[in-house]
Amino acid sequence: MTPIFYILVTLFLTSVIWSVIFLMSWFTLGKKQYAMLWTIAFALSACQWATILAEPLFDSHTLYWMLGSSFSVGSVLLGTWGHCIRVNSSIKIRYLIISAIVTLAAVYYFTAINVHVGLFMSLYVYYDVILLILSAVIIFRHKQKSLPAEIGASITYSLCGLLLFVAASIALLQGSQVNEEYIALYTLINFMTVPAAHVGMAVFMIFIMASDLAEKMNHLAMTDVLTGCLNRRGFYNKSQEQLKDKLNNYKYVSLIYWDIDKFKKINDEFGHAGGDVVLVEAAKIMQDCINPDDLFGRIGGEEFTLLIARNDEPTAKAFPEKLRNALASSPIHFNDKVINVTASFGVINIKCNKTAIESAINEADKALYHAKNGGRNQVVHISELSQ
Ligand SMILES: Nc1nc2c(ncn2[C@@H]2O[C@H](COP(=O)(O)OP(=O)(O)OP(=O)(O)O)[C@@H](O)[C@H]2O)c(=O)[nH]1
Repeated sequence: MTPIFYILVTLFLTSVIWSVIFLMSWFTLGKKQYAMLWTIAFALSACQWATILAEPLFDSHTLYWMLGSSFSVGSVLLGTWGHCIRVNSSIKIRYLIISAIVTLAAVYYFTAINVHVGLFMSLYVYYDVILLILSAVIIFRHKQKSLPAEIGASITYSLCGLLLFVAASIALLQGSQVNEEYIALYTLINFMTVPAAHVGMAVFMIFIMASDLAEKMNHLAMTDVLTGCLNRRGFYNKSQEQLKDKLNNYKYVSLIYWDIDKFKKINDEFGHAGGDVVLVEAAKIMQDCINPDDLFGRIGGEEFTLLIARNDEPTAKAFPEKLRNALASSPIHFNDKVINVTASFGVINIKCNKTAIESAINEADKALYHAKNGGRNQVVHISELSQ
C-alpha cells in the first residue's frame, strides 16, 4: 500500500462524512436547496476518490478516466450551483452545465480519439479551477460587508483554485506523451494540498450556513412580527449604531415618536383583528413616505418611532407633518368597512452623537404627550416645548 492509497481512502471517507453532514444540515436548517446540492457535490466527490481507488479493476482506461473526471466536474459544478442559489446570483446555471459537457467531450476526445496526455489530464482540472474562482467571487461579492465566514471561504476557494491551476499546468506541460517527472510533480502537489483544501472548503461551507442561520435569527430577534418593521430592540440597537454616521453625513437628524389616536376605540369597534389591520396598514403608509436609510420601528402596541436624517432643514421639519397628513388622508379598509385613522407625533432634533436613543425617545415622548393633550392628530416639536 502506497501513502497515496491511504490519502485516497481518507479523502473518500471525509467526502462521505461531509455529504452526510450536509444532508443533516439540509434537514435541520430548513431544507435549503443549496445544502442538498452540496450534499450531492460531496457524494460525487466520494465517487471520484472511489473511482481512483478502483483503477486496477477497470479494463478500459477511457472509462476509468471519464468516470473520474465526470465526478470531479459534477462535484465542483454542484458546489458552485449551490453558492449561486445561496446568494441569488444572476449567473445562468445552464451555461455552467453546457461548459461542463463541452469540457468532458474534449476530455473524451483527448483520452480516446486523439490521445494527448497533457490535455486529457489538465482540461477538466482547468474547468474546476474556473468554477472555484467563480465561487470565490460570488461568495465575496454577495454583500457589501462580507461575513467572516464568506471572507474565509472566498480565500480558501481562491487558494484551492490556484493550487489546482498549478497542478493542471504541470500536467499540461507533459505534452502528448506521459512524462514521469511531471507526473511525479503533479501527484506531489495534488496529494499534498488536496486533503487540506477539501476539508477547508467543507468547513467554510458549514461556517457559511451557520452564519446565515445566526444572521436570520438576529434579524428575527429585531423584527416586529406583525408589521415587519424593526421591533423595540431592533430600533434601539440600529439607531444607536447609526446615529454617529447620520450626524456626520447629514445636517438634521430627528427622532419622531408617533402613536395612533384612540386605538383602543378602534379595537373596541372593529375587534383585535381590525386593530391589527390598522397597525399593518398605518406602518405601510409611513414606510411609503420614508427614505430607504431612515430607521422605522414599532416600539410598543400602537407606538412607532422613526430616525430620519436630512440635509435640508425645511424638509426635515416638514416631514412629520407630511407623515401625519399621509395617514389622516388614507382611510384603511377592513372587511367592507372604512377606518379613518389619525396619529399624534412628538419630534426631537438630535445634535450630539453621544445622545442615548433611549433619552431621545423619552424627550420625544414628552412632545407626543403634548400633541395628545393638544387634541391629537398633530405634530409637536421638542424645540417648541423648551421655548
Ligand atoms: N389590535 C391590537 N391592539 C393592540 C396591540 N398592542 C396593543 N394594543 C392595544 O392598543 C390599545 C392602546 O390603547 P391606549 O394606550 O389606551 O391608547 P389609545 O386608545 O390609542 O389612546 P391615545 O393614545 O390616548 O389616543 C390597548 O387597547 C391595547 O390593547 C396589537 O398588537 N394589536
